[in-house]
Amino acid sequence: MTNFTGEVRIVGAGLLGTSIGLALTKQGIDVAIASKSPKSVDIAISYGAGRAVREDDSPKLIVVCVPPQLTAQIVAEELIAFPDAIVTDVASVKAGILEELERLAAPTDRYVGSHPMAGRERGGAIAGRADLFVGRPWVITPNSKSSPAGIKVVAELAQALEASVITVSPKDHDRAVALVSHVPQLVSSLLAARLVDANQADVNLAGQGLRDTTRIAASDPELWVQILEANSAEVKRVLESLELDLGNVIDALANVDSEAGIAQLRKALRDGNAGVEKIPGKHGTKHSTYAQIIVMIDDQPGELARLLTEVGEIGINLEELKLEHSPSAQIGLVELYVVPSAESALIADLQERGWRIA
Ligand SMILES: NC(=O)c1ccc[n+]([C@@H]2O[C@H](COP(=O)([O-])OP(=O)(O)OC[C@H]3O[C@@H](n4cnc5c(N)ncnc54)[C@H](O)[C@@H]3O)[C@@H](O)[C@H]2O)c1
Ligand SMILES: O=C(O)C(=O)C[C@]1(C(=O)O)C=C[C@@H](O)C=C1
Repeated sequence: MTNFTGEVRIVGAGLLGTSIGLALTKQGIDVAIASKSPKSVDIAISYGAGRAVREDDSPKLIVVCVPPQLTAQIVAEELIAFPDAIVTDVASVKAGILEELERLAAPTDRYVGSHPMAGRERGGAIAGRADLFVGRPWVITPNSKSSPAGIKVVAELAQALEASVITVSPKDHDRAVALVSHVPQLVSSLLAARLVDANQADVNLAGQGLRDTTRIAASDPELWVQILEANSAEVKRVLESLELDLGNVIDALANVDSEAGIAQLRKALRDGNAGVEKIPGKHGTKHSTYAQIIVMIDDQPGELARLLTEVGEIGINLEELKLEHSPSAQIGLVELYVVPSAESALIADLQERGWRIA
């Protein structure tokens, strides 16, 4: 939490705008929400994400949360309409928006681009969540004219939402997110697209692997076309490397009777192990730092709450929690993550209390 104060205006009452509004309102901050769609404003307000705009609004900070293609135009309009406000946006691409603002001769000293690396595969006010940004990176991309005061306010916004601030240039941002966000979206979509013509009976065999690798394939195509268009050169570069890797794996599969073929396959899988180890987990630590304990719970009301209460009674801090639900088995799998030194004590205590550990 920070000492963020002052009035905030949010433009765009979709997933991002509503989530930011919910988190700020919860902290007692005055949030006014504007959007093209009055219906989404109504939903956002009834969720508790803020209030309707007023004639005498005088925001300290404006957060533009509209689709990427509209972002520069709306940022420019807001800079003019509110000459004392700092304006930021949350669009998933940054360099092109700044270029457009410069073309429009907008007062970019009061503009500080940003991009929370948090989202969902569902858009709209209805998908908003107050905790969306907790523990996530929030990238701030100041331009050469951004005022230090503006950069500070945007950093305070991110901190108030419990995100961790990373500051980079708009160009470096676009290069990085091509690798860590835009290509992952395409790979997930392309993989899921393989299922379209598959037999339903084959798809019914899917385990957790397919679900893990295709969650974001459900994302909004209209939003992603705009993101990919705005970052096409960087995304193409990463995809070309991936194409080479795919070619090598295809060659290896054609040569599994040779040692070289097997070595090539092994290398691809080991490189994957090395890559996944580089992804930071909670508090910037590696996810493999935590021990995982899987508890099987009956699929009935109150079971999860009872388990968490008992973990609390045992006195061990949970670092992360995931829930897997098996539709056919009337059972839920709860993944508890704890520091390794607490693993055996927690397993023993839970078993003593009658919990089944997988
Ligand atoms: N979805 C994600 O996971 C995610 C994550 C990080 C950043 N972003 C970025 O956040 C921005 C918003 O994405 P979202 O997922 O919230 O989309 P969304 O579709 O849920 O919401 C967009 C909102 O903008 C409103 N809008 C459209 N045109 C407008 C206009 N001219 N004036 C005012 N409001 C207008 C729409 O009514 C809608 O409420 C995008 O730029 C996106 O790149 C998205
Ligand atoms: O987790 C998701 O569903 C996301 O959409 C998140 C994600 C990402 O790639 O991490 C996607 C695009 C946004 O620009 C930022 C975050």
